[in-house]
Amino acid sequence: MTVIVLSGPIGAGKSSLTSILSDYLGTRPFYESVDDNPVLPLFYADPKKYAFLLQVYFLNTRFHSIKAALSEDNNVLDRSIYEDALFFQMNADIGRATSEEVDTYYELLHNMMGELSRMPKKNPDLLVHIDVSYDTMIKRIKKRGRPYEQLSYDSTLEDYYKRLLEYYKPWYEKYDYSPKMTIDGDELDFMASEHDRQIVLDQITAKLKEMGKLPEDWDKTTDIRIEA
Ligand SMILES: Nc1ncnc2c1ncn2[C@@H]1O[C@H](COP(=O)(O)OP(=O)(O)O)[C@@H](O)[C@H]1O
Ligand SMILES: Nc1nc2c(ncn2[C@H]2C[C@H](O)[C@@H](COP(=O)(O)O)O2)c(=O)[nH]1
Repeated sequence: MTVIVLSGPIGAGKSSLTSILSDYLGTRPFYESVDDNPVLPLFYADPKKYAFLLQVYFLNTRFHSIKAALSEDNNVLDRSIYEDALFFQMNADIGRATSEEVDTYYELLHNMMGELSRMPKKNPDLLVHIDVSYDTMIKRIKKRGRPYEQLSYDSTLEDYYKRLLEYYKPWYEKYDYSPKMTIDGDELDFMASEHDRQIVLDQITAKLKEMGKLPEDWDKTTDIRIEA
């Protein structure tokens, strides 16, 4: 039984890989609240006003998801609570949160992490990070087509996305809640290429086998077709 958390910048392919991986392993996926998130469009329209509210919204949903996932112990999560502070700190660093909001946020996060540390299963089994360049990130954001995420929507988004990417390297290096691995999201087109999809799945299953989370002879031969 495994809990796998995915991480990576906006448009890296987390939701897509969550779907592929949960199908492949026969586990339950948890997706981020995006299309049903009432605060997200408000945030993009007025980031300074809504950065704190959006973060509390995401933190709350991520807390619910990770608690359920750790209890069920058979899940894949498309971004998790472990990545939450990366976003908020980045927004706070560019002046989108007051010092009171920052203090309140970290106190809330600390309380939530404390609660997780008292659960029978405390941590995920594996973090799968999807690494992408700025160009790939923008290409995927365009392909997905959410209006408020497009560079044409707000001239400051280019800087916002570039800055966000810079926060990922130190975050990944510091992450120590579970074993971790990286997928090359620039090179491996796991949406359009079945060959690349199999490479990604092989890399993840090899890691799970190495960790003793899958039997050495585990082999899934199901044909997986995902709509891009
Ligand atoms: N490896 C990939 N190769 C090509 N297109 C991809 C890849 N991963 C995702 N996409 C496409 O990019 C867009 C964003 O993917 P998504 O899974 O929503 O990313 P995330 O959840 O990380 O924001 C979608 O249109 C998806 O079909
Ligand atoms: N300010 C924050 N924005 C966030 C956070 N998590 C996600 N998001 C935004 C980024 C995208 O516009 C959208 C969906 O993210 P994907 O990476 O799934 O495409 O939501 C956050 O914690 N803070």
